[in-house]
Parts: sequence; structure tokens; C-alpha cells
Amino acid sequence: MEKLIINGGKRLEGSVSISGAKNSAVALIPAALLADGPVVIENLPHIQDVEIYCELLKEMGADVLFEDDWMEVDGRPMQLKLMPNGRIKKLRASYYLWGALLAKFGEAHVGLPGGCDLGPRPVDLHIKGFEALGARVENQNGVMTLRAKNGRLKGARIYLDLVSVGATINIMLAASKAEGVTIIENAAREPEIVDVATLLNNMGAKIKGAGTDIIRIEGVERLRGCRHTIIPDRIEAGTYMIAAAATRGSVTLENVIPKHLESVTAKLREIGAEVLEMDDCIQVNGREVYRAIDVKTSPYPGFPTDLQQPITTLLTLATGTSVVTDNIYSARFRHVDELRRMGANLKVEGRSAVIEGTRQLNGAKVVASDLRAGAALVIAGLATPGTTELEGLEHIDRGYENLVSKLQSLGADVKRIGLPRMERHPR
Ligand SMILES: CC(=O)N[C@H]1[C@@H](OP(=O)(O)OP(=O)(O)OC[C@H]2O[C@@H](n3ccc(=O)[nH]c3=O)[C@H](O)[C@@H]2O)O[C@H](CO)[C@@H](O)[C@@H]1O
Ligand SMILES: C=C(OP(=O)(O)O)C(=O)O
Repeated sequence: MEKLIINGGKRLEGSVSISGAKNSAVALIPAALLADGPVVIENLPHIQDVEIYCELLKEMGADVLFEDDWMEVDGRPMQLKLMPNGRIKKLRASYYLWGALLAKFGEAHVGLPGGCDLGPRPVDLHIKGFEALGARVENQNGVMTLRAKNGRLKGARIYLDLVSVGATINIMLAASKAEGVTIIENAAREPEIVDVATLLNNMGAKIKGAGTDIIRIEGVERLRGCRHTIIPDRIEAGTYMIAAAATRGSVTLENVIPKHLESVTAKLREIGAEVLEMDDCIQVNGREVYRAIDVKTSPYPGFPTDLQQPITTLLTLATGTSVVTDNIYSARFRHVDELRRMGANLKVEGRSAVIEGTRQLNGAKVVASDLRAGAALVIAGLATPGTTELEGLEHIDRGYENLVSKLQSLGADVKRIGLPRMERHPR
């Protein structure tokens, strides 16, 4: 069994370079399949979700070259194939193949996705979007069969009942080669959506309004190859910001877009940490004593659900009572019992964690149940004198590039026991 052994209680100090965004990468890779030529994606993180996507594309016959931090994808040799499960189930973002294959072939036969277990992760809005574009959608024993009537989708006006990142991106992918104009109302505004729209536009798509709640997509006949550089991972960055504060350290994050992190910066300042913003860097200087605060997650530009678990750890160390509410995934609290093992005083009430701050946690044997629960427990271990043993590393590998070596470069005493699958040299 692979484990992280963290001898915590040391301040994190120094600089760390933030990798390309996971939640962009897993949408950009299927988007690249739509081009009639090679697409090069740069600043790609070496994380398990990207490795799995690379294998999925190869399985479907695409030419894929994944070197260092870039990937070349050529979807031209691809065949329409039944992709029932296997790797499809290993990640949530495999559902972008629905939109991408519908646009490319006019049909798709792809299983329901996997991803972190955060409670129910419905896909009804994706289906509503595809149907509005003229697709017939059937769930045949867990395999989604999507077929455009007469082989090509038709533009439509689609109102999303809830702000959904996944549905917004999937509709954008499907509509990019549809006949006519598609309007997405109440679209998600996440930076990852802008990133996908930027790639598609560089490929020749006509997408306007990405980053606002109304996106207009004028379908085109063909898309071409191009080069694209992924935006920095705001969730990885936020994780290091919170880790810096939790260890009362001083960390400079390089290669970030400070604007993407405004909600995190605001909350860290509210608890009393110092956050300095520069062009493409952020410095976090921790303090000895933190104030308790309330945090509510919401779609961008609100506080991200993906950082709800890490900030909960930090608030276990603040003075007073904090309430952290997850408005996106109400069951995303599987880290709470593990934090309690480490001496934290918190409980789940409905969709909130109610946290009574304590001065210090204690080391313990804990297990990551999902990706950001893993991040939350790593932060707890780093901030805690004594030894923390963390299992469930396969979840962390889905989304953090070179976690161990990046933390070591900041002075953490952390090592991985067993054969590290995803480690490579720090950039
Ligand atoms: C808005 C938001 O913060 N989205 C986050 C969500 O994206 P992800 O793409 O997983 O989820 P969505 O943005 O699609 O979902 C937002 C909300 O809408 C609901 N929903 C979604 C699709 C659907 O068809 N029906 C439906 O009811 C979801 O259950 C959720 O409560 O998790 C990702 C991984 O943690 C994050 O990176 C995203 O930032
Ligand atoms: C939950 C996450 O990932 P996924 O949606 O891919 O499971 C995440 O990035 O925090």
C-alpha cells in the first residue's frame, strides 16, 4: 500500500511553480479531437486524469504524443467506437467525449463517467442541452448513446437551470460544429470555460461571451489544428496558498493568474493571513493566530467547491467557530471524520461543516476518500507536529502534479513510501 509519511509542524517557505489546470486539461484534450489537423496543448500537467485521457484517445485510434509538458493530439485517424466503461469510469471528465464525438461524428456511444465520489453527480443538464441541439439520447445499461438527427446537430437556445461547468463545456463542444447559432443562458463563468473557448476559437470556432453567463456559438463546418497553452491551475494554487497559511509559512506561488484566486485571497485575508498579489505571482505570509470565518462555496467567481475541503482544515486551526457550507456538492465532507482522527473539533450539519478551532492537531493514520479530501489531509499533516500517514494516494494523483517534490522544495518533511507512479522532476 502506498502512503505519504508527513512529519509536520514545519513552516513552508520558498517558491513553487503552479502547473497547468487539471479541470481545463481534461476538457481541452477531447476538444482537440474536433480539428482536422494536429493540436498541440502546452503546460499540460502530468497527472493521472491526463494520462487516462491520453490512453482513452489512443484506444479510439487518435494519434497522441505526450512529452514532458505538452501533448499533440491528431483526431483524424479516429474511428467511432463503443466506449462502454473501463477507463471511461476512471474520471468524471470522460463525459466531454459525449459533446466532442457528437460534434465530430454526429453520434457517440460512451459510458457514464466516474470521478470523485462527492454524492450524486447528475448529468441531466448535459442531456437537456444535447437534446435541444437535436440529439436523441438514450441510456442503455449505463452506456449513453447520442445521435444527431440527420447526422448534424442544429443550433438552439439553451437555458441551464443550474450553473454547471460540465454542461456548459459539453454544449459548447457539441455546438461548435452544429448548423446555426446556439445560445447558452445561465452559463458557468469559470476560467476553465474561457480556456476551452479560447482553444476552440483558435481552431476556427466562433464562440463569444465565454466568461459571462451568456455564450453564443455560431457553428462552423470545419475546425483546424493549432497550439494552445493551458491556464494555471487555480485549485492547485489555492491548495498551496492554504498550506502556506496553515503552516504559518511564507510561500510565493509562481505562474498564477491572481484574478482567478480572488475569492481565496479574500478569505485568507479575512482570517488574518497576509496575501500579496503581483503580476503572475502571489505571496502568502502566514500568521500565528487566525480568526474563525464562514465560507460558502458557489460557482465562479465565488469560493470554489474544490477548495472547500482544504480551507476546512485551515479553519480547524483558527480561534472560534467557523461554518463552511458547500452549495455545489452537499455531501463533500468525507474528510471530516479523518480530520477528527487528527484531533480536530468539527461536525457536519446538513451541507455545512461546523468547526470549533483548536490550537493544534495531532498526527494520525488517515485515508483520502477523494482528491481534495487528500489535499485537506496533506495540509493537516503539514501543519501538525508529529507523524501523519496518509493512504488513498490514487485520488491525489488524479490532480496534483509532483506534489511530494513541490512540498519538499518548500521545506516539508514528506515522503512517499512505495513506488511513486506519477512523480517526475519538478519544473
Ligand atoms: C459550478 C461549480 O462549482 N462547478 C464545479 C464542479 O464542476 P462539475 O462539472 O463537476 O459540476 P457542475 O458545475 O456541472 O455542477 C454544478 C452543480 O450542478 C449540478 N448539476 C450539474 C450537471 C447536471 O447535469 N445537473 C446538475 O444538477 C451538480 O450536482 C452541482 O451541484 O465540480 C468540479 C470538480 O469539483 C469543479 O471544478 C467545478 O468548479
Ligand atoms: C472533484 C474534482 O474532480 P472531478 O470532478 O474530476 O472528480 C476536483 O477537481 O476537485
